[in-house]
Amino acid sequence: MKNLTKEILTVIKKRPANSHKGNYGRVVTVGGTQQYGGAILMSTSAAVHAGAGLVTCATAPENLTALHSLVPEAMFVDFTDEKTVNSVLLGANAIVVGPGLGTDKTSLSIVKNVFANVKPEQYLIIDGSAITLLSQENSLQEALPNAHIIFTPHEMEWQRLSGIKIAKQTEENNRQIQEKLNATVVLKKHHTEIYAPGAETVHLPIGGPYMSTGGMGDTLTGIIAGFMGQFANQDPQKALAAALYTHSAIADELAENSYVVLPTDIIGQLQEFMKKQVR
Ligand SMILES: NC(=O)C1=CN([C@@H]2O[C@H](COP(=O)(O)OP(=O)(O)OC[C@H]3O[C@@H](n4cnc5c(N)ncnc54)[C@H](O)[C@@H]3O)[C@@H](O)[C@H]2O)[C@@H](O)CC1
Ligand SMILES: Nc1ncnc2c1ncn2[C@@H]1O[C@H](COP(=O)(O)OP(=O)(O)O)[C@@H](O)[C@H]1O
Ligand SMILES: [Mg+2]
Repeated sequence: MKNLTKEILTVIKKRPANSHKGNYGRVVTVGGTQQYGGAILMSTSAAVHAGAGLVTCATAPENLTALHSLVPEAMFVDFTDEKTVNSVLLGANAIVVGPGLGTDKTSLSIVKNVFANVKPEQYLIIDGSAITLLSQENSLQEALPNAHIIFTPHEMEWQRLSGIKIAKQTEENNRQIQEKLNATVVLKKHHTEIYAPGAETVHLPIGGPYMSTGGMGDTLTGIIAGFMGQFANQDPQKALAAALYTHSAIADELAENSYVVLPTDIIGQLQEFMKKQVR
């Protein structure tokens, strides 16, 4: 297993002067019931702060006011309005589905609709409730689209999706299921692992228990989407690894002076941290 090092941050590049928002990725984030609105707000805000050019959040209408007061840079669509959701999915480079989406009938039909509309060249980050739904629903497993799929389960979500009990989640066992899924798997835990098709397994040696607050993974999905939208054209696997490294490296820096590091603290440091890499 290969250790990620800070060298990966060279993926973050100085921006060419002659460029515009259309050059930095169109991200769509799908999730957030009324109960779990915060999850998709953090994902959306993280994508904006990580530099995504255009970000649209498809969520429950109850979250609209909170979304616009937190991050007015983001656009909004009602996640049950399939026609409008499909029109924004059409132009996306990276799509996040699942943070705070819930697992009821509405959530299931939202994921089905996303799966039916994703295109092969798009990055689809499947997280949280969407992973749980996929684990439960055969019809959803059959509908997995042809796209660049990145699953971001924590160990319990991976147990549900892969059938491998947490204690048995070895590199060999995880690799077998990842190959069956024919997708990238980011197995989140203390020292997260990345399983990508045809690549050596990568291990994230940074991050720590000061990151164990709800919303930390939701935030990661937005950073990944922002990085895929901007940097995947150099090398998608490196762009993904750089997103993971950035998330935990910011946490480590903040943890020097903080007992816990909140997901929103990480979002607040993204711009400065990324600037430091291109000086
Ligand atoms: N502010 C919000 O709106 C939040 C919404 N959330 C959303 O809530 C939904 C349910 O997700 P949850 O993850 O809370 O619930 P899950 O039921 O999927 O999993 C959580 C349980 O898994 C166990 N677990 C074992 N290994 C773990 C590991 N390495 N990392 C994390 N948990 C591990 C924990 O004991 C925990 O009780 C998702 O859609 C998620 O996005 C959560 O992210 C929490 C914050
Ligand atoms: N002890 C820890 N050491 C390193 N990273 C951690 C630790 N606890 C949590 N994290 C990181 O925080 C994130 C948690 O993701 P997740 O459980 O999906 O959160 P949520 O769904 O609440 O947003 C992952 O990136 C995980 O690696
Ligand atoms: Mg999560």
